[in-house]
Amino acid sequence: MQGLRLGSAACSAGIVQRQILSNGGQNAVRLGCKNVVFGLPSWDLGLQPTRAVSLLDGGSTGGRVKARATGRVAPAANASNTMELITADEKDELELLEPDFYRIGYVRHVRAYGIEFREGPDGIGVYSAKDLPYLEKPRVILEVPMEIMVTCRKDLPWMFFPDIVPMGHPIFEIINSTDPEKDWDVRMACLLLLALDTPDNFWQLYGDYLPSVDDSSSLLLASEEELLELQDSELAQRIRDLQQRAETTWEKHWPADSILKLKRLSREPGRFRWALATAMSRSFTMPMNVGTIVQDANMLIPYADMFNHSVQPTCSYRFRKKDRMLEVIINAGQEIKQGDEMTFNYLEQGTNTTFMERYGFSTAANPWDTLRFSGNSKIHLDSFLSAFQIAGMKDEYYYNETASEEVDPFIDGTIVAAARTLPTWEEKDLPYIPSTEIRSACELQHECQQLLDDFPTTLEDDTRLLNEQADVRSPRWKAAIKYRIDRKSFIKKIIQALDVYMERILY
Ligand SMILES: C[S@@+](CC[C@H](N)C(=O)[O-])C[C@H]1O[C@@H](n2cnc3c(N)ncnc32)[C@H](O)[C@@H]1O
Repeated sequence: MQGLRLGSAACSAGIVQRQILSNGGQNAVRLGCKNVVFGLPSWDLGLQPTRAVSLLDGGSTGGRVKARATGRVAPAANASNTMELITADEKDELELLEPDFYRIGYVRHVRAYGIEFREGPDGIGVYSAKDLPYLEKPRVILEVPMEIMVTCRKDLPWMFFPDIVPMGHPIFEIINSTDPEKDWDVRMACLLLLALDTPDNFWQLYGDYLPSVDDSSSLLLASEEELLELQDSELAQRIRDLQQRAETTWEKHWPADSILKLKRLSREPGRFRWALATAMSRSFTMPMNVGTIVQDANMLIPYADMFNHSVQPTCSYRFRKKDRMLEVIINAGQEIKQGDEMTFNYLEQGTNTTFMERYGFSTAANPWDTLRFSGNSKIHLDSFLSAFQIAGMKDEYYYNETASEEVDPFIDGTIVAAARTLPTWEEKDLPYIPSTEIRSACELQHECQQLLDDFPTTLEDDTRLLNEQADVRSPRWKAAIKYRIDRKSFIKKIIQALDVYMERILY
């Protein structure tokens, strides 16, 4: 079978392109299904930026250190086999980060091969510095030593690697009071604040490259006005609850009479909220080996936290036991072009609502998006799938290209999402009746139209608004408008898909 992967055609940066995936002799257009991960542990990543203007106290209102167009990045001496040096291509539009960004990592044994960090449409991202021919094997592109991470064991007893918590420091009391099940982000926020405050800690330097409150898309930092722009009352309420939790946590643990070494970590609630937003959107969760012990840990990992998300990621990561390194690899089975964005899949099967809640972004044509239908209408699953030549199991749908002459451009992640989310029925012994199918499809279309009509603005209004105001609005506002655009586009495409289904239905 021949085919290609689909699903991220509408990836936010528009940089990840369709790529031919060789799949054990079988090729197929894969539609936002699980990645080929080569037996690596799957991880969920939380990464989100905000630069602390003053790393020593509460203020963090300024912008993060801006990228500067540079020539060759000059790391420390004898650079053989080290951070790959990158030439800024004059044709490149995205600005390279300044040399210090590389230098501070290089001296701490961070090694990057053939990649560069640039300011792109989704903040800083990681891009290939060169063409790579079709990869038969995964290829290491980044190594980050554990010594510069901030990690916390996921379960009791709390353990930190490296252990940056001094004996008797009051931050330990806060960490110790957290719920092991629910509060991993509070623990990571506390450790981040401590790392930013600890002399000689790497994060005192790296903190300059985290997004500030002004640069962050995290909805934890959103105003009420920005939350209303979501046009999703449930999501807005969940964010309000998270904001309230941040406020309550700060009030409880940072009383007015708290001692200076605690007080200066977060002089005002906004600082804690920022740390929480940063922890939520930049943390990794994965098994980590320390000595003979394997344990799940939450981790903040500099440099690796600069990879943006794609549902069709180019890269994966794992913790390398022998030298305690985070290793990022380009997945095999791809051809990489210079300038291609290197991405992770932050959350397998994440809906746009989930991404918004944790990271503050949504993606168009997300194959895992869902719609809630309330009527009784259902269409026949196999019939719908065959109309679009989709094969495989629900979690692994792929577009079966061989069934047609060429790739159907209409088929993207939304169609797969539609196949997963539309109410369907299947009974092996019961054939569908085309006229019943058509009636059900029309009813489902009607329900979709009602959902669209319930929004206070149209897709066209939103697109115009975003185009007109993007330059003067906050990242949260833009993310909120983009979210409702993605939502409405999804619903519209389902209506179209049902039209196509009715046209293609077999009599
Ligand atoms: C782990 S950070 C990645 C690095 C980040 N771009 C930066 O500038 O620091 C995650 C944040 O990057 C942005 N991001 C990542 N993937 C994205 C995507 N596919 N679309 C839009 N924004 C994305 C969001 O702001 C998210 O909270």
